[in-house]
Amino acid sequence: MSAAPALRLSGRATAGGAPVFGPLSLEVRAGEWTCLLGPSGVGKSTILRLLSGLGGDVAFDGVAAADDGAPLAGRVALMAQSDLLMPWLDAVANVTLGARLRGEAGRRDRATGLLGRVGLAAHAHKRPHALSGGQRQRVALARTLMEDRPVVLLDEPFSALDARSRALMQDLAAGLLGGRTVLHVTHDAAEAARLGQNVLLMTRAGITSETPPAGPVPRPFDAPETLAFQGHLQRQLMEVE
Ligand SMILES: Nc1ncnc2c1ncn2[C@@H]1O[C@H](COP(=O)(O)OP(=O)(O)OP(=O)(O)O)[C@@H](O)[C@H]1O
Repeated sequence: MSAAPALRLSGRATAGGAPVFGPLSLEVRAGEWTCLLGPSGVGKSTILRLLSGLGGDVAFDGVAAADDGAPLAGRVALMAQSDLLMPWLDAVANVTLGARLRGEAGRRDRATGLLGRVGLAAHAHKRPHALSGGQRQRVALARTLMEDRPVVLLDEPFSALDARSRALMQDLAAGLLGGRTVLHVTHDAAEAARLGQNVLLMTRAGITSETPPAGPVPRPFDAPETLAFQGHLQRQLMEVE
């Protein structure tokens, strides 16, 4: 994996002539986990799409780039809210799909190893319908790791999970993605309070940076400082329209 760059996005986006977000400006620190927290509809997913080069029919007037001057293309992995697994492929084949589409051979051993790291060694040959929601998210995480990109964009990847599975997935992802530049979109103050080395609060008024407690992530979900920060973030969310 190449060095993890910082990311910068500034500008405004519109779709069909209507504003999606901005003007705003945000910076994502190199090699750290940044949560982008905000209510529904403020444009968080659009920011991820622009950074991953999938802007589609959104018109963007601004800059979305890595700060090292090299193109972002080929350096970004996106993990979406829905696991997007192919139902006719088993877990290993889902994890190797990107590599196979790029014509890279011989990646099964690495995929099997990654499935082991996410706790699915015994499930490598099951298709998605035979896996639980949490297990499917683990396959999606293994697929994201298989891409081995220095920049990882997470779009509410754990929101469909029950509270226990979500906490376990948060721990797993934080451990496995450490050292990469991670931008994690969430609308869950508790999730941002656990995971964010940096927390950016996005509202229609723009983006503000919130200072998390010192110390490593993931933070214990029941530590007083985690709960106090969660409460602070939730208060900010309650005060926006
Ligand atoms: N291609 C598009 N065409 C039209 N409208 C769009 C397009 N992309 C985004 N929008 C609109 O822009 C707004 C922001 O969308 P976006 O999905 O980025 O928000 P979000 O903050 O991620 O919301 P959520 O948390 O609900 O996913 C929404 O009102 C959405 O309908």
